[in-house]
Amino acid sequence: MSPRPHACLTQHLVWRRLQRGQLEFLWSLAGALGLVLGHPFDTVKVRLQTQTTYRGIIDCMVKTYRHESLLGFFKGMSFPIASIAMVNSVLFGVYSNTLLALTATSHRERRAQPPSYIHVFIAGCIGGFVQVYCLAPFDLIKVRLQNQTEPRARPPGSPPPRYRGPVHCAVSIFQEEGPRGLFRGAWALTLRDTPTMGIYFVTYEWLCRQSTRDGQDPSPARVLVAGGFAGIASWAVATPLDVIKSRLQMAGLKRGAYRGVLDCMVSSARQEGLGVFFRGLTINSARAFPVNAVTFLSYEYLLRSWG
Ligand SMILES: CN(C)C(=N)NCCC[C@H](N)C(=O)O
Repeated sequence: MSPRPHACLTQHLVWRRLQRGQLEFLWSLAGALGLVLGHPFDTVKVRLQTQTTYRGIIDCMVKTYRHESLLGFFKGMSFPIASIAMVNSVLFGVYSNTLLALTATSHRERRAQPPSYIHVFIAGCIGGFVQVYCLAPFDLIKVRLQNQTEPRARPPGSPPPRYRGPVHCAVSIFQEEGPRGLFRGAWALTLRDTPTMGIYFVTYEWLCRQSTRDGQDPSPARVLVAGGFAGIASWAVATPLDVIKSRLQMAGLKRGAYRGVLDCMVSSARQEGLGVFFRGLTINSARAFPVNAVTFLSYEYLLRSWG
């Protein structure tokens, strides 16, 4: 006897739901994996931007490895891993919904009726602006932990690191610097991410459209390349404010180090020259390609699987 039609439909829906669940899980895993692989580069970048003891990328890598072993490169990684899904859902969700409000087209319809670049830019800027307030505390904790250069196995008698882990770091900042302390550097982060997320999405859209016939979805290889270059282009523009943001986040430890974004820019440039604004650019670009290639692949395939 053939199964009843509604039973078939239910089975089909359950099966689709399971497939989607698997897909979502796989892509979150891919995003987290991208972040894990990119984290050592991020640690070197943050240290180059905030500490003056390193002569360059290689010097920083060698010193970190000798003093802290491979584990030193992975300091501060747990909160970014735990928060990446939330931060990306806010960024891509606000971006996609703003585009929907501006163009009245869904993701699927957008291939046939591509939105204008100005709409993509505005939606990207709004997405970037909103995600800052989810990202700021996690980013602050990451930067503080990445800058702790004490080795895990400390010689007896040497002082312990200031923070014992991410939760201890969050609690200490809250107690010592107040609730607003958790948002230290958020203004620089807003200035960094609002325009650069516009650039991020415009670069991605432009590269996809250059390499795909009108009305067609870009192939996975094209999504990876466009996502990777969107990451590099946006980080190239974001680097000067990224340096300032990281320095302001660390400045909470030495009270009164800077009076604000402008003061940090002026005193950094006076003491270290204009090159200071490009610290970490090379290593960050190497990191940005794989991380953002995977991010856009997840975004495209999740949206397509949701139909
Ligand atoms: C220039 N900026 C700030 C960005 N393009 N941000 C979006 C990419 C974020 C990604 N998790 C990454 O860490 O590269």
